[in-house]
Amino acid sequence: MVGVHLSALSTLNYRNLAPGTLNFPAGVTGVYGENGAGKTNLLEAAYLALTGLTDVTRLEQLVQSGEREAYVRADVQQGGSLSIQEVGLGRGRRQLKVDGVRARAGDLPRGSAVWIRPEDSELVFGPPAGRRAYLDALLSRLSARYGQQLARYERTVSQRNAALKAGEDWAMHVWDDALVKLGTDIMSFRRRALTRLNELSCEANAALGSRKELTLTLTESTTPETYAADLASRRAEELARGSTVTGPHRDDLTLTLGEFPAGEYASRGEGRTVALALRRAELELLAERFGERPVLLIDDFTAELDPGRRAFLLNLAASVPQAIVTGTESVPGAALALHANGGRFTPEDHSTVEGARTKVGA
Ligand SMILES: Nc1ncnc2c1ncn2[C@@H]1O[C@H](COP(=O)(O)OP(=O)(O)OP(=O)(O)O)[C@@H](O)[C@H]1O
Repeated sequence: MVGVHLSALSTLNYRNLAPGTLNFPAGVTGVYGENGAGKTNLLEAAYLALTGLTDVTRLEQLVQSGEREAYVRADVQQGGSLSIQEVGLGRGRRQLKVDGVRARAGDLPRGSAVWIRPEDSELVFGPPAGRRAYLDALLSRLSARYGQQLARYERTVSQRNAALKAGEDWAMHVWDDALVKLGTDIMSFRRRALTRLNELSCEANAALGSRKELTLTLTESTTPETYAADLASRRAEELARGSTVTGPHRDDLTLTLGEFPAGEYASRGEGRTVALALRRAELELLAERFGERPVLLIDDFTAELDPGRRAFLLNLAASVPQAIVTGTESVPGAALALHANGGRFTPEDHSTVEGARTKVGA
């Protein structure tokens, strides 16, 4: 299968990264350097420029301290053509452009990158909100309609919460109608998508050497069939609490390993394996949906102390058309090795890729 190709990444005033452009070859680019060298920042910038997405809520954190604005640009080959994706960042502001034309996040190609990070273990051991965010982010990328319905649903929940806080019992039937329609759509979509996500995660977990079977299920606070009745039956409680307690915004993606919930019973290593399985499933689902393999970004493969999981990560990187892998030691089998130091990235072997770094705009 062909893949998305990030041919160049340019940054200006992005966190601690020195301004400039890095050119990336096909295959694996290994980025190694000490802690704090800017390796994660590089992957974060690449993910943002490729997808328009970031999970940082205060965008000014992404802007180099002392500066007011930052900029990232990806030159991306996808679907047989080259496009230039630009992101401008300021205080609370993110402006996207594709080929020079203003765009919204939904206009960017949705299957262009997958990012695997050490903190993915939180998907297993953290609260339900993290797993919901994983599922919602993935489904929004698989279906633009899902993303739109989810945004409408979330707006409706917060408006309904305001009405509940104001004790507007008389207005509830209007909010309930809207909530049931949108929430039912979301639950149905999640149920449909879960079948394939479960298969792929289970396969990946086994490929990682786990002897316990991984099963993904939805723990729902209501069902499409009973949503309206459940809202009505909890009306008094919701008015007292001033918040909506029933609906897909309260659901959990339950991860069961063997017989037990992974979050409560899995060892740290088993949980890490489950998190990797979820990311590998994300990669496969996006590739199936868009017919191209995403660019794979792997942050700190050296954080993986287990040799099996380390090998799995490196094999995964080698199996996709393009991957960027960071670590505190050099990455075996890389087509290009970059040494990270103080936000600068220097090709280890200058003959590998000519001019891997040039000045922005040069
Ligand atoms: N907005 C910002 N302005 C300037 N520097 C920043 C900004 N945000 C983060 N940094 C700095 O960027 C540095 C590099 O962080 P990064 O997480 O990329 O390092 P790393 O190479 O991935 O390290 P590790 O191996 O420990 O994960 C940190 O020292 C941090 O203080």
